[in-house]
Amino acid sequence: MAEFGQPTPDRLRPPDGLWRRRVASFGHAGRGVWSALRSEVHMRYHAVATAVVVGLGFYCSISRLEWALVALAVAGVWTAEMLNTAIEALTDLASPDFHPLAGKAKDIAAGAVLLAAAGAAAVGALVFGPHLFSR
Ligand SMILES: Nc1ncnc2c1ncn2[C@@H]1O[C@H](COP(=O)(O)OP(=O)(O)OP(=O)(O)O)[C@@H](O)[C@H]1O
Repeated sequence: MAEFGQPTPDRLRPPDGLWRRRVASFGHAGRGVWSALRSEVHMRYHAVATAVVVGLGFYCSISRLEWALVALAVAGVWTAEMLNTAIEALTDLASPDFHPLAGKAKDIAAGAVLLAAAGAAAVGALVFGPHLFSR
């Protein structure tokens, strides 16, 4: 990471050309997903849960609309977890010492993950329940 007051490292300088910049942006986003996967144990739980859900989807031969609901639910949880991770990192950077606002920011970000996970659990129960229990 670039230090405060240090010149921008070459690898962080935007490349010339629109397409190269777009490709570089995808690279940064991919690095973000990889970095979160490596540092956050919760992200690895989500990866395992996603693999189980996809396997269950094929096992139950769910419909296209059901796949769409499951994909939205899974993406919602991953998105909430990654935003939570980003907010935690920024909070630790901005407020390494105890501060009520830092605690509030982290609690609210964690609450977003909880709500996304609760929604995903509801989608999972509604989509897979009938397939699994009406056999
Ligand atoms: N700088 C701070 N000031 C005040 N309260 C904080 C601060 N840092 C953390 N907390 C409190 O401690 C809780 C846990 O924070 P922590 O950074 O350990 O996240 P976590 O819930 O353990 O997430 P993870 O497991 O992803 O690291 C926060 O939700 C917040 O209530």
